[in-house]
Amino acid sequence: MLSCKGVFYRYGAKLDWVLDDFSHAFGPGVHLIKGYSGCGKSTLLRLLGGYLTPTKGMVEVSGYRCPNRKFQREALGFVFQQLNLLPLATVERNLQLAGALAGISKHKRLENVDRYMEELGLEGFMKRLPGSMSGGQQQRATIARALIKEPEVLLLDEPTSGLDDLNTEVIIKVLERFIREGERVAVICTHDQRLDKIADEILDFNKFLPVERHLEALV
Ligand SMILES: Nc1ncnc2c1ncn2[C@@H]1O[C@H](COP(=O)(O)OP(=O)(O)OP(=O)(O)O)[C@@H](O)[C@H]1O
Repeated sequence: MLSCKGVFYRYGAKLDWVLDDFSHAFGPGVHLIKGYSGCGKSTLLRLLGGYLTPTKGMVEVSGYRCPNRKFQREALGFVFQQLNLLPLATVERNLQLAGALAGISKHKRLENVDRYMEELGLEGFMKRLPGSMSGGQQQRATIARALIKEPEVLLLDEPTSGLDDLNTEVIIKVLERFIREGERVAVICTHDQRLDKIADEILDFNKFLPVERHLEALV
């Protein structure tokens, strides 16, 4: 459904390759990307989401070459490490806007806001501004926002880092149900072993690194 074909990526012509001829197919299910800090996990996620364009090679989603704006708008949910909730909008408004941008009908938006706020244990937080919520609550709200459009592909960057077991368990349950109910794809960059139990695949990203970057990682 989502695949990388011979992808090379570097951030500048004089910089080292972050990805060097990376090929992989991500089918329905949960894929965890693991590897040392700086090995390129977030870069891979941005390439999969079409927020970066491969220097060489290509990323495809359901047969379409990325980046593809329609796919990003309608079928992609992305949770960045920096949560990026709009600070001056209530949580409910943040979710509504995400649904409206994806072209979801008003009726479905209302239904989904209720559903995902409840699933993530945030029923009482609809009218709150993100800044008035704890880190764990904001993290759950960001995931609710990504789910509102019920995307085919969900990309999450460290969705549970720094969270206690209770917050993490809520997120794991919701993600697992969401992915399994619709033959969807989730690619999750994480160091968190608590997510291993819902993984269909754990990809050790270190092994795809160019040799010189392996050496860099050791020093
Ligand atoms: N905007 C950028 N410009 C130049 N280099 C960058 C940029 N973003 C990342 N890099 C470099 O690319 C490499 C991969 O970074 P990336 O953020 O993908 O790693 P990561 O595995 O996600 O790390 P972490 O686990 O710490 O989040 C690193 O060497 C990083 O310094």
